Amino acid sequence: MKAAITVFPGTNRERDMADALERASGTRPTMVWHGERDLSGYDLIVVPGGFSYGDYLRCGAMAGNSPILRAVKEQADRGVTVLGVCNGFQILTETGLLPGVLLRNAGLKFICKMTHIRCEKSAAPFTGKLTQGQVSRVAVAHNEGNYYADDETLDMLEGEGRVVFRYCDDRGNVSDATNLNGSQRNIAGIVNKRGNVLGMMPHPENAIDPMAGGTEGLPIFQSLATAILA
Ligand SMILES: NC(=O)CC[C@H](N)C(=O)O
Repeated sequence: MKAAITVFPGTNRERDMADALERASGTRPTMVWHGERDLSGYDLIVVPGGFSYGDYLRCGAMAGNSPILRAVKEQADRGVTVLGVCNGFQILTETGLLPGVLLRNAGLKFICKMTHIRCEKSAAPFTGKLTQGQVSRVAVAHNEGNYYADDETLDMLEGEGRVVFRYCDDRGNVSDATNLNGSQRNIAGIVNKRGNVLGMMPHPENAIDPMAGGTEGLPIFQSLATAILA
């Protein structure tokens, strides 16, 4: 699996992401600096979390217009697998690769805590190793994680099976009480129409080690390794 991880000034999860991918696939990904214009030759591109360009203007807004994102878009359009986590999800919505936006958390506070997400769809390349309804314990750490899209878009996402993760409790129940940031319909992760671009707010890369955060994030990386190495 040849994976690239994009790095902007202010990115802070790129090493965690590299560890997660290496643990699942056995291969160390390549870090690619934000001025790069060519991402050909990779079969997975990951846009990790952090505070790209200091979150100026709006989270992900500047990164969404950076040279490397044009290259990400080009590869996504060719069918290359793209994963965006947290700030990466924000960036992918800013480029238009994914619909909707991430607004400030409903409580207007930065949220850093463990939470649970339910897998709504078991499908390659991202969730092939998860079962539908499987609950994973993962961390969130964001200020703008409140997923918003208009009703028509939300209905389309639901109808096309593109809502991949929802915030839930430890038994998989989804309710207002488990909606930690105000996201429409408890949405924590979605895919594009073609199914090769996924954005999610929680951090599976920080749940890959029993000594730190558990291992319930690992199946996502194992899914990618299996789908892409196969
Ligand atoms: N951990 C992250 O990627 C945070 C994303 C963004 N800076 C926010 O606070 O919402």
